[in-house]
Amino acid sequence: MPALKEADLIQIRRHLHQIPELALQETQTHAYLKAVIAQFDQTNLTVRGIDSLPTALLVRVAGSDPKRTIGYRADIDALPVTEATGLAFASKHENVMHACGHDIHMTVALGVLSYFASHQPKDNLIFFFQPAEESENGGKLAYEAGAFEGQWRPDEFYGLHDTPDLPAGAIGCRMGTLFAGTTEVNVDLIGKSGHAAYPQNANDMVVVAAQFINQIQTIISRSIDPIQSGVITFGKLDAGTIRNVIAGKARIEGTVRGLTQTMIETIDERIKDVAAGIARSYNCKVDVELNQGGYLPVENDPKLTANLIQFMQHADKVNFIETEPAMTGEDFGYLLSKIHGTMFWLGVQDDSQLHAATFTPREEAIEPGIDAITSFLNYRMQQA
Ligand SMILES: CC(=O)N[C@@H](CCC[C@H](N)C(=O)O)C(=O)O
Repeated sequence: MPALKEADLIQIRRHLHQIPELALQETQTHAYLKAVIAQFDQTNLTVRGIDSLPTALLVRVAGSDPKRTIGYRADIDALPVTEATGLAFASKHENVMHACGHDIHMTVALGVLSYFASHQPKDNLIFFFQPAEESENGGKLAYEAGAFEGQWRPDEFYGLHDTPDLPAGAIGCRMGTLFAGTTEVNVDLIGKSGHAAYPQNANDMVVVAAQFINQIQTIISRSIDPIQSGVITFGKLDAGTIRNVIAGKARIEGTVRGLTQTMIETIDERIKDVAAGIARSYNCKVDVELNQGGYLPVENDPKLTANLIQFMQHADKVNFIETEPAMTGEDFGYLLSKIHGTMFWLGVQDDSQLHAATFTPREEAIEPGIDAITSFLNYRMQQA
């Protein structure tokens, strides 16, 4: 089969958009990716999975005269968001949505792979369709499972993330840190339930949760250098059962962001301090679980990134935009801590933000994205 055409790519993207799956549950997505790849010319392809990570997919394209092995990663999981785009091809999976554009990431990767399946590359290529980017550290799990050993080890690794903040098809990148590192935070507050009319006999965890959340926000404003900055967001709060029963338990789930590992560790330590203070002040139990997993800051390799930027800036058809660091996280940060490489943005221009129920990336971004990456890889393979 020749390289995928625009109509095929749109159809693929729309199909993927309809079958979003949460981290480590991407079975339909995995089967569909495999089926699409099975239609490509198989002459130089080897396809394999990872036993301990069954929804992962790796494809190796053997080069004609390899000097190196180049990795390209696309993440495949979705988010627990109820889609509100009104699209004809909206998610068919209740309360799950490709609200971070991983359907676009997969489609772009398939486009690049289909090109190299029918135009043998000079260097070897490894395509990694990675489960569990949004949570559960799929990149780290794959690395620790030995996915990148022997002939499957890239010498350098590339990956993109889409962004609604850049024009459709534009490539954005920067030297140094592209994305923040993150820590997932779970807090269990344990007090005593009781009748709404008798607070003196209970220990109300709704009130304590409110105090905890407000005090935590002073960490960013009072404990860290404002020039460096960080973010703490609590996206989930569960407490209570009915209006007239005092809640004896509350659970808060959130995420910490910082552009350096030191910043993340500083914020994490302060969260523990505030939790200890809250426990003492309100005579309750506060259990804090902090888990960074694989969400290290995304540090772009100086040489490889300068090379990519230089190419993108001068390539005829690429609209390149130099970007600022972002507080989004990515477990590609973990892979880049093991294998040098570069992460960059693909603009998909939309008024809605990543993770919004109305996020509608522009499909016009797909073809320029594939062209930019394919041309860059061809250029890279000509270099010594
Ligand atoms: C690009 C993007 O949106 N990535 C996610 C990564 C989540 C990391 C981790 N599970 C956390 O919540 O801290 C993001 O939310 O930035």
